[in-house]
Amino acid sequence: MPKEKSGLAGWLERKTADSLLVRLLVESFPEHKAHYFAAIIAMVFVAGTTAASAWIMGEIVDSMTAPDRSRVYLVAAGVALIFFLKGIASFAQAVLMARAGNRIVAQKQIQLYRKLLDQGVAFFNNTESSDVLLRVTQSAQMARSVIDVIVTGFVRDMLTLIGLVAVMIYQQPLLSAVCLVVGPAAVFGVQLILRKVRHVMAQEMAGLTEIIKVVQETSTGARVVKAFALESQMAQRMESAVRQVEKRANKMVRLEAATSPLMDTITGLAIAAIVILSAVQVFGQAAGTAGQLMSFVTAFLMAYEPAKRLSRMRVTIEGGMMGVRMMYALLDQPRSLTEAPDAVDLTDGPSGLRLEDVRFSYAPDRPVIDGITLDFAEGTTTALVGPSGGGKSTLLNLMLRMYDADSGRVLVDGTDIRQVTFASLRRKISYVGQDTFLFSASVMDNLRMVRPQASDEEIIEAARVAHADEFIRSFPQGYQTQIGENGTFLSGGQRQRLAIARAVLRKAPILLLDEATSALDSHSEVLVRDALDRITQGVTTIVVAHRLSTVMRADRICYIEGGQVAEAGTLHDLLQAGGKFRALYDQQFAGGENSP
Ligand SMILES: Nc1ncnc2c1ncn2[C@@H]1O[C@H](COP(=O)(O)OP(=O)(O)OP(=O)(O)O)[C@@H](O)[C@H]1O
Repeated sequence: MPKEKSGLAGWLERKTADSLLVRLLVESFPEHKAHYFAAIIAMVFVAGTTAASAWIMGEIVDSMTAPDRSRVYLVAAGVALIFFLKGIASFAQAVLMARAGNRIVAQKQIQLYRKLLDQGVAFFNNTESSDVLLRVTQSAQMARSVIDVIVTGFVRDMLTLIGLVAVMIYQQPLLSAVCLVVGPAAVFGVQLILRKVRHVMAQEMAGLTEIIKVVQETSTGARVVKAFALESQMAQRMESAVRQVEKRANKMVRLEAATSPLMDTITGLAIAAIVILSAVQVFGQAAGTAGQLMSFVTAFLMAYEPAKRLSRMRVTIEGGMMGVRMMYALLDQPRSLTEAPDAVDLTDGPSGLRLEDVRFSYAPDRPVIDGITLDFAEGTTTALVGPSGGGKSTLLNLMLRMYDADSGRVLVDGTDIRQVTFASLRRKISYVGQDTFLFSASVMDNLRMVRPQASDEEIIEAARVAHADEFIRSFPQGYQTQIGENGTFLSGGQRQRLAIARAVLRKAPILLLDEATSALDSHSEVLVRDALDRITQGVTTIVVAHRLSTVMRADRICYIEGGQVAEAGTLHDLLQAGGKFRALYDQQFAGGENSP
């Protein structure tokens, strides 16, 4: 187990945690001050009535022996009133705190999700989805629990303790002094335990992430798991992750609960001492009434719970701070792709595209695009071909501004795409990828997502153009058929035609197409081919081509290798030249229509 960092590193870590805590409170309180203010008033009542209930114990005992009966009635009424008020105050406090807390969780989750949407694809490439899931769902809850502990600790428990100690001092000043020894001893013991909690908590979170990851992979990779009989391997991974979490959770409970025997023993010893001392006092020197002693002992016993909670407060906060750290790590994540403050809107209408000495690498010192200059004239179709890993899909990503080029420019209608608004860029360019992502929604809604204002008729027309209408209508619920997670019941060709229907709806003047490498059956192939022909009419099309038919229809072919344009020209030119394209053509395309 990693040890608590000592020296400067440890100091810095603690300082960071403290400043995050301050930030959490500063961000949360002002906005919810009405709820918290009311909750704090309720807590003052809880504290006051708790102290009063300890004090009235003395009155009860003394009134029993008093000759005046009316005092008994008065005390009885007092008891009833105190407990009634305490009940009401506790209820109000719980409800108000929960409301403020729930609101904070909701707001933080929305903020976290927005932050996620702000991230470019580079962020998602480098972050595990299970980690993201945990951050959005759990960390806000943990932050809320930290606030709860602080507010209830500092207000309710602290005031209750002060009230009870006041009752103790009022009833038995001498005995109260004895109890002052107990406090510091307990706090010291708890501090020792605190050191370990943070690390155990971090490990527990790591274990939870692993559990989510295994479950997620089992679900999304179900076919691979079954096809390769990976069940026992997955079960083993899950078992080890679950065991880890179980072990950490047990350790956490052990650490937290370790404060109880410590405090119980100290309390027991203190009570024993009080009993002895008070026996001497009450019966020997008659320093106070039996009622006073009763009230004192009651206040002392009642003080135990809030004192215990207060001394464990830092331990509990330490546990929750793990979530606060995770939450702010995501919230403070800089946007990986930002819109320029003076970004302009691209004007609607036909468009051309130009790459100007573009260089790009995913990782430092490993260039993937190595100085490409290409013009894509308005309304023409360009096929990008070349060996796997040459950088073709990366070029499309740069045109879509999924990443920014390290140097050079991507221009749409002569404007650098870093200087235009994302909205207008997305309106200009539509993309049909190899992998069509479908949301858990109806077919109609999946299509409408790309143009929310489209009417049902327009959507159906787009599906017709994409040759998707026929198969959609063959489903029992037609366009209202719910597509499960990522549309697993659809065939590859059907998914592609839905993607094409989306592109039809977008009506963008530039179309980027990453042709599927997997071969479709010949009927699907014809339908997809025909649908593509329809949407590329008059549109500037750039297609990563894997089929001979696509290459043949292109106005120009660019052979991309090692991040550079090795050859470019018409099919006729390149075949004549007898270079790399010719070799690829002979090897891959000439053998058959579908072979990539
Ligand atoms: N997200 C990424 N992070 C890091 N490296 C990447 C990423 N995506 C692609 N690469 C690398 O960049 C290089 C170019 O990949 P790219 O997908 O652009 O090639 P491609 O020509 O489209 O290949 P294919 O025809 O097989 O799809 C490859 O070496 C690949 O490993």
